[in-house]
Amino acid sequence: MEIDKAIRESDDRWLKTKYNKAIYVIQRALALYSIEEVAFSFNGGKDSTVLLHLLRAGYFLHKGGQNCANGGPSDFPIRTIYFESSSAFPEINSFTYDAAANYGLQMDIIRTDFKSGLEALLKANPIRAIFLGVRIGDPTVGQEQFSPSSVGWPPFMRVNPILDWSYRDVWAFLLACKVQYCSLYDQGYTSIGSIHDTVPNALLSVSNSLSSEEKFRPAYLLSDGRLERAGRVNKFSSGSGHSPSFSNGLISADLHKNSLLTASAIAVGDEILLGIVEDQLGPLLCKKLHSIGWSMSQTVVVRNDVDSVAEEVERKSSTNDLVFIYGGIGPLHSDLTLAGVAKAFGVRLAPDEEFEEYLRSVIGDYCPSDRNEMALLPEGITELLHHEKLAVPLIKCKNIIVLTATNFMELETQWDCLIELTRSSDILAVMEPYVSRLLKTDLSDVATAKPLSKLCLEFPDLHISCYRQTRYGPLIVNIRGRDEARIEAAVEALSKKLHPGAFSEINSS
Ligand SMILES: Cc1cc2nc3c(=O)[nH]c(=O)nc-3n(C[C@H](O)[C@H](O)[C@H](O)COP(=O)(O)O)c2cc1C
Ligand SMILES: Nc1ncnc2c1ncn2[C@@H]1O[C@H](COP(=O)(O)OP(=O)(O)OP(=O)(O)O)[C@@H](O)[C@H]1O
Ligand SMILES: [Mg+2]
Repeated sequence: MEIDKAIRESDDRWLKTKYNKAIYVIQRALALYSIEEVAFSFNGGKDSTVLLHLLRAGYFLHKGGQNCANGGPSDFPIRTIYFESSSAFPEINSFTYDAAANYGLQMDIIRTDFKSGLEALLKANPIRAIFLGVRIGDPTVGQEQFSPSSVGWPPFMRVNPILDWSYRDVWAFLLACKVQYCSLYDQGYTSIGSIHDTVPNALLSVSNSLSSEEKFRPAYLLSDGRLERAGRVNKFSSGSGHSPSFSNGLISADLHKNSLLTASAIAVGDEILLGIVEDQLGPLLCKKLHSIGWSMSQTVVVRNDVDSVAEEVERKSSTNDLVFIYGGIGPLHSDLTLAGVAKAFGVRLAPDEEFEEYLRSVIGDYCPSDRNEMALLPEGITELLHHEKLAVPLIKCKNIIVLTATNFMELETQWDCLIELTRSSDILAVMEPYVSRLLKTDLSDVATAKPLSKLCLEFPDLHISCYRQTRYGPLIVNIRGRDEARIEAAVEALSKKLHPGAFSEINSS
């Protein structure tokens, strides 16, 4: 069965765990209910597409791989219900019907609202359980893997096999299984409602000053899954009434200035992992990138080992706009960073005459072997970034910037040079900076948890994070975004959710 095989062959251990747990839930449901008593709620969205393939695999495994089920296109006897609406995207409709044809789904198309549709369906059929692609973080909070339907709804069990899946897990699964998904996800849509309330996620917008046409990166490149609903329009917005008002404030003309560029940093050094030295550059890079409107998605430390570096570079370069790497640069036995970068892109290290010239000006003609090991650079993908303040240029390989800095001061210099170089080329786009508001409260986490999670849903365009400096001290909430008016609105909304004065402002440095 191709889905089960793809996951078993994948080296993503995290995905395997999630898959096994979801298959367990499906198998328990299929053991509890007969096949006539279950149904699958399918709407062509990414979460329900994941569920479709999990159910195909789960049913196949439930049957123990018997002859009657070989996981092929005609082996899906679970009744499938689709609530079709005239306000659905045509792409969603056509994907749903294509999937139904490809996998032999027995579709019940319902054209009424959810509740009355389910009432009629349950009257006419022995259905007792319905599989849904609901995940934690969806607006329908408070569900478990097996949750009875709510009071006022017809009685059935809601079965949610992917409840604990993250946005990342969803995409890891769809990409690992190489299954088709609705084309809208390749056009920047990250969560799909109706044509009236969904636009591409502005955080995936690609700025292009030469063209007036807005372009978006695919949904799987959204690095912060918490922002998957940032393309949803606020149904309850009190706008003027004649133009759509977006819950996230990302109105089309403002999309460029809000586009999200992400970077990661890779520190290479056994001594950091041994606890002998601290990585100073990662935190400083976070500050620097934040100050020019970028988001830092991760900082990681890897060993001085070609495969460790190559693996991390490969992973980070495909999911970030830029990756900074430092440590492990030079002629020593442990200086393997450039070899790792070369391996990640499948090229060899080759002598670079221009770079060798620069090195000679710094270290003289002294070279113990017949070639200068330090002048070996990844072949065909390297660009040297010259600046008069730098004795040796910085190295850029595709979207990887290799920094030779080893401390604060050296990084300050290299950063300033990069920013200056950016004025003449587009190495590091300087974006509108983020604005942060810091609030503190003495209320307990229990008292603040629900209002804060509601606030996150209401302001998906803002980044709302919390931390404390001591376990029993005040809770600090950081509301970060580009639009000061939106941040102000969030601060006001938060104070309304709790009693006045519950939060006080602290000056951010
Ligand atoms: C098969 C199915 C079962 C549902 N069961 C419930 C339920 O038991 N209780 C409930 O409040 N909503 C239920 N819903 C509604 C959803 O939780 C949720 O309100 C809906 O997906 C949001 O859609 P909307 O954005 O169009 O309002 C169900 C929806 C479907 C498709
Ligand atoms: N119109 C519908 N018909 C049938 N099932 C639906 C419908 N709308 C929602 N559902 C069920 O509710 C689940 C959750 O919907 P939700 O919109 O959060 O996820 P999705 O549509 O699968 O993916 P996305 O978040 O990308 O829109 C779906 O996976 C599906 O099981
Ligand atoms: Mg949806």
